[in-house]
Amino acid sequence: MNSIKNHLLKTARNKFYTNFNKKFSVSQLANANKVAVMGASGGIGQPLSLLLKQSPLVDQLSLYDIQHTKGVGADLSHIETKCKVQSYVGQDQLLESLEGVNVVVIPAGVPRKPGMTRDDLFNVNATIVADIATAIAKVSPEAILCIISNPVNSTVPIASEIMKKHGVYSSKKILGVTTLDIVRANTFVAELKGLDVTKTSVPVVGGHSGNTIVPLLSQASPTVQFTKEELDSLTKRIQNAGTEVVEAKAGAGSATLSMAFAGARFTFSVLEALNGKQGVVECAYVAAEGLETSYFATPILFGKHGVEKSLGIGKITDYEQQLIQTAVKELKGNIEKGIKFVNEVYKS
Ligand SMILES: NC(=O)C1=CN([C@@H]2O[C@H](COP(=O)(O)OP(=O)(O)OC[C@H]3O[C@@H](n4cnc5c(N)ncnc54)[C@H](O)[C@@H]3O)[C@@H](O)[C@H]2O)C=CC1
Ligand SMILES: O=C([O-])CC(=O)C(=O)O
Repeated sequence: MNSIKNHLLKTARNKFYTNFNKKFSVSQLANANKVAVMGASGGIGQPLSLLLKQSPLVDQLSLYDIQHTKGVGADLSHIETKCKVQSYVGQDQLLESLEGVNVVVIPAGVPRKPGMTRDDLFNVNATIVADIATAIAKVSPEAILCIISNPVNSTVPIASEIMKKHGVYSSKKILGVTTLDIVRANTFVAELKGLDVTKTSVPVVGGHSGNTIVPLLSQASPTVQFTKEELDSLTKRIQNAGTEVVEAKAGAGSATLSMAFAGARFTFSVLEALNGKQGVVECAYVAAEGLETSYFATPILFGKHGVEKSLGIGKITDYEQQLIQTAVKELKGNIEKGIKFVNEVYKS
C-alpha cells in the first residue's frame, strides 16, 4: 500500500516539475549558480524566491531583506528541491548575503499607491538601490544585477554610476527588468486576437513607466493586423497596466504575483545563458549605444557574461516611431536624475 502511495506521490511530483520546467524552458546544465534576492520578504520577493527555489537552475538562494527573512527562509528551506536557502536580515548582514553570488535580483523598495507615479518612488528607492549596489560592488562585483525596484528608468543608471565609482562597472551586467511589460503585451494581444498566448510574442522597448513603455505591435508574432483604434487602446493598456493593478489593489501595493512570474522568467533566462545556452533573448533596459538615450530597453541576446548584444528595435512603423520620440524625452530626464543623484546627492 505504502509503495503504491509513494509511487503516486513521486509521479505527481515529477509531473509538477516537468510542467514547471517546461513552462520556464529550464535546461539542466551543470554550473553552480547562487542567486541573491534583495527585498526577499516583500510582495514580489516572496513569490519570486519560491519560483527560484523550485528551479534546477538555482543551486543556492540567498535571501536578504531588512525584515522577516529568517521566517521566509525557514519556510522555503523545507521545500524538497536541491536549492539551498540562506537568509540574512538587516544592514549588518548585507555584505555577507552577497558572498559568492553570480546573479542578484533586486525587488527591494517601496511600491506605488493610487495616484503616484513610479518617479514618486525615487526619493526612497534611489538610496535603497544605491546602498545595495555599493555592497555588490564591494563583495560580488562580477555578479549580474537584475533590477526590479522602481523607477527602473532611474535605478538602472543609479546602479551603473555606483559601479563606475567603485571601478567595477560593466554595462553587460546591469539589467533593468521590464519583462512584465512583455508578459502583459503577450496576454492582451492574445486575448484580443484569440491567439495561443504561449506562442504569442510582442517586443516592448523604451523604458518602464507610462509613456516610456513602447510596445512594438507591428512586430507581434504571429503576425496580426490591428485597426488604429486597436493600436491606440492596446498601447494605452500596456502602458498603464501597472496603474491598473495599483488601482485594483487600492492602497495594498502594486503588481507582485505577475512580477514574480516575470522576474523568475527573466532570471532563468539570465542563468540559462550563463550556463552556456545559445540564443537566449529577453527585452531588458540596459546601457545603450547608438541610440538617442544612454539607456533603452530592446531585445537583448544574453550570453555567459550577461548582455551579449542588443538586437536593436528593428523595423518599426511611423506610429511606433512617434511613441519612441515621446519616450525618449521622458527617459532622458529619468536617466539624468539617476546619474545626478549618485554624483551629487548620495553619500555611501
Ligand atoms: N520592474 C517592474 O516591472 C516592477 C517593479 N516593481 C517595484 O518593485 C519594488 C518592490 O515592490 P513590492 O515587492 O511590491 O514591495 P514590498 O513593499 O511588498 O516589498 C519590498 C521589500 O523591500 C524591503 N526593503 C526595503 N528597504 C530595503 C533595503 N534597504 N534593503 C533590502 N530590502 C529592503 C522591504 O522590507 C520589503 O520586504 C517596488 O519599487 C515596485 O515599484 C513592482 C512591480 C513591477
Ligand atoms: O506599476 C507599478 O508601480 C509597478 C510596476 O512597475 C508595474 O506593475 O509595472
